[in-house]
Amino acid sequence: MNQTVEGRIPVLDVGPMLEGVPGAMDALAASIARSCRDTGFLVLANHGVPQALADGCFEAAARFFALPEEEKLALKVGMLNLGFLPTGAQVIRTSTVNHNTKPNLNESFYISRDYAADDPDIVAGKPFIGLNRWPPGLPGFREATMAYYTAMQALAQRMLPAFAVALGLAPDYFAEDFTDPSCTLRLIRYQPQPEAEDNRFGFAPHIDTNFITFLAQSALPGLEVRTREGTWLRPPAIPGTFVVNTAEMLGRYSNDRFAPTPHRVVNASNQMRYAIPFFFGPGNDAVITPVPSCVSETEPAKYAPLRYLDHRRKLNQTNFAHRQQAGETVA
Ligand SMILES: O=C(O)CCC(=O)C(=O)O
Ligand SMILES: [Fe+2]
Repeated sequence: MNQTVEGRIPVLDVGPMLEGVPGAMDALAASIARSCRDTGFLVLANHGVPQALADGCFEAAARFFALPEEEKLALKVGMLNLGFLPTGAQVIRTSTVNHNTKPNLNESFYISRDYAADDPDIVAGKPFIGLNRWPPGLPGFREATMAYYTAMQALAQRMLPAFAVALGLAPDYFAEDFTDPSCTLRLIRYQPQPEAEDNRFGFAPHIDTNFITFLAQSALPGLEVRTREGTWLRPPAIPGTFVVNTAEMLGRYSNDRFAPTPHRVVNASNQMRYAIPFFFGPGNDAVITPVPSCVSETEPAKYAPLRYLDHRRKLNQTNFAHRQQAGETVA
């Protein structure tokens, strides 16, 4: 693997943009545009999210996965991807870069916006929203994970104008589609995989299906990014930064100018590896349509308008083995 990522996955200081320094937005947007056209990965420094929040979330993840298996299985995901997804339940079947045949060597816990049971949208049974499934025996778990979730949603919203400007659009172009964004915090524990095995991954090559993803730096390496030439790079592992990657919906909005980049995880260490990706996506009712600045007579729209809710429904049916096993009861 090529370890020199010089320039391919740049470290961007977002402090000046967040502080509103004149010219900072345009400079940042230019850097974002460059790396989104290349690797689709970048690293954010000076983002303003206290490291204690990421640390608290990592610690919460470690405490959750250390619970006895039956306590975790009591929170197993149901029709919605909220709660515990055990090892072996996910084979990424939609990847275009690898024929994935073996389940990922990871277990996950999914958290979304923390609705109250009497929220009108919950009461009305609105599709694709649901109640988080909290472990009863873990004091502070909900607080730590939601504190991280809330801070990450705020950061993602503040980054949105930079991605719009990077596409040659007005800073508020995406605002309406993201007024009620679809956010997911996924806690992941990767078991050690000290000996390589053919086609076996902690997380098989895949693209993310949301808009952009934020990854707090894990304590252990393992994440690898596939360049357009087909080599695998490791993003700079600078403590306190976020690795950000573009995902499928940004690819669609940008008519493939910012195409999502396949990535994978192999935890070759002899310890558990933890990750806490935060997935930022448009609202369920948003209709994703290639933006005007990326469509022209010579570059016609490659995608028909797509409602995010329909995209999520389709994914749900494709990727998750637990839903394909006939007869299984879902919570
Ligand atoms: O564990 C990581 O570093 C990456 C996880 C990831 O790619 C994902 O959850 O989509
Ligand atoms: Fe991913």
